[in-house]
Parts: sequence; C-alpha cells; structure tokens
Amino acid sequence: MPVLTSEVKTEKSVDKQHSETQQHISSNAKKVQLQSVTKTYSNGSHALLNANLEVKKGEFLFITGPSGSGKSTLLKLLYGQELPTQGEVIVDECNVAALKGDRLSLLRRRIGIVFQDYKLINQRTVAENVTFVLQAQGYTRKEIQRRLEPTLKLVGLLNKADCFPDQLSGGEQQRVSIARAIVSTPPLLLADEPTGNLDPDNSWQVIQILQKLNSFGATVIVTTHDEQLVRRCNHPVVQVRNGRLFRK
Ligand SMILES: Nc1ncnc2c1ncn2[C@@H]1O[C@H](COP(=O)(O)OP(=O)(O)OP(=O)(O)O)[C@@H](O)[C@H]1O
Repeated sequence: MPVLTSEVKTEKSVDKQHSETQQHISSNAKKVQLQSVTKTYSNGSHALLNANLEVKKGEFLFITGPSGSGKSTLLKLLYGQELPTQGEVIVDECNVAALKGDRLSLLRRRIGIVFQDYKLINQRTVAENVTFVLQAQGYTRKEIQRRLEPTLKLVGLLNKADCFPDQLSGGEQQRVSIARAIVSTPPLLLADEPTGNLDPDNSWQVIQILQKLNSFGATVIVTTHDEQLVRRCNHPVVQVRNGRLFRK
C-alpha cells in the first residue's frame, strides 16, 4: 500500500487510502476449492464427508447449518488449522495441506479471520489489538500508523482507538476483531459466526462492514445460524448438513 505523506491524516487522505486498499485487494482476491474433502477427527467424529465447494474470487458466501454440522471445520481447513483426512483444500491455487513452515505462515497472513468470541487482548487498547499482528509480522511503525486510521474508520471506531476491550460494547468488540482481521488487507476473509453474540442491529452493522470489504474485491466466507440475516442479504448460500454441503 502506498505511503501517505502527511502524518496528520485528513478525511480526504483516509478516503484516498480506502480506494488504494480497494485496488490492492482486488488484484489479490482468492479462489477457494474443496475437492472431495472428508474430515474425520481423531476421536472418530465425522465433520465433513466428501465435500466439494468452489468459491470464486470476490464472492460473498454464507455457510449455514445446524450446530455440529461442520461449518467451523470447513473454515479451519481453509486456513490450515486442520488437515483433511481425504481430498484437497485449495486456496489461491495452493494445496493447503502441502504447505509447511514459512509458506503456510505466508498464506495465513493473507487470510483475515474473525471469530464469534472476538479473541481480543483485554490488557491492550483497541489500536494495539488491531496492530499487534502487523508488529509481529515486522511492519514498520510508519506503515502500521498508515494502516490503522483508515481501518478504524471503516469499522466506525476511530474515536475508540485508546479504549480497552472491556470499555466497549459487544458489537464494538466484534468490530475491533474485524479491524484486526482486515488491517493487513487480506484478499480472503473468513468469519466464523461473527454475529453469534450480537443483537440484530449490531449483526447487521457487522455484515455491512463485511459487505464493504467484499465490495473492495475481497472474497468473504461467513458462517452463521442466522437465517434472517442470510435472507436479508442476497448472497449465495451453502448449507452444511451432517458434513455434506448443499448449494441453496
Ligand atoms: N477438535 C475436534 N475434535 C474432535 N471432534 C471435533 C473437533 N472439532 C469439531 N469436532 C466435531 O466435528 C463436528 C463438526 O464440528 P464443527 O465445529 O465444525 O461444527 P459447526 O457446524 O461449526 O458447529 P457450531 O455451529 O456449533 O459451531 C462435530 O461433531 C464436532 O463435535
């Protein structure tokens, strides 16, 4: 991403950076494929059975299904937290199971992940929660500052940068976790029940932020139980039932 010249950024410069972010995401958007994927955990639980899926670059996909049907497992396979028992998981033309060490880390850096329970660090401010991953990845302080403000603006938390998580509402905490997931402008965003703990207004706000990211070109995959939310949006839906996938 290009460097802003002014340290004190104006609204205009923040907006300019949004459009630059948009170009960055568009040129890197991902494609995801599951090819005959079965996942059986070591205790014998069958999470996915011969699952096939293709998510096109720039698509916004909902994954729905009852509790225990395999939704989280599907996302975990995409970022390599779990490995398939059979079949192939392809992200950006890479077989995730074949990636090791640095190559797996590199793929993960390019995937933003949002969890239902936010996973924020309570002793760190909003700004610190959003930027600590960038620090760990060796971004310069200047680059981190350049990314922080437009990201907080996008999630509507510019005025909360110095707050701690326990000073925020649940909806605000979830928006911090989204900011953390998107601050590195990942071309693929995975959100596992991001609205699971939120009321309808906050849920809608979260979905709108994810849709905005998607409008910039990012591929977005969201698991949810919230059928009403799914109906309100006009996005493709895959339903998971007993480990099998059905396009609705
Ligand atoms: N680490 C694990 N070890 C063993 N079994 C697991 C593990 N994780 C998930 N499972 C099992 O795999 C199946 C699918 O679980 P998964 O978490 O993917 O479902 P889910 O659709 O995301 O559920 P929920 O909506 O409740 O989060 C379940 O039967 C679950 O018990």
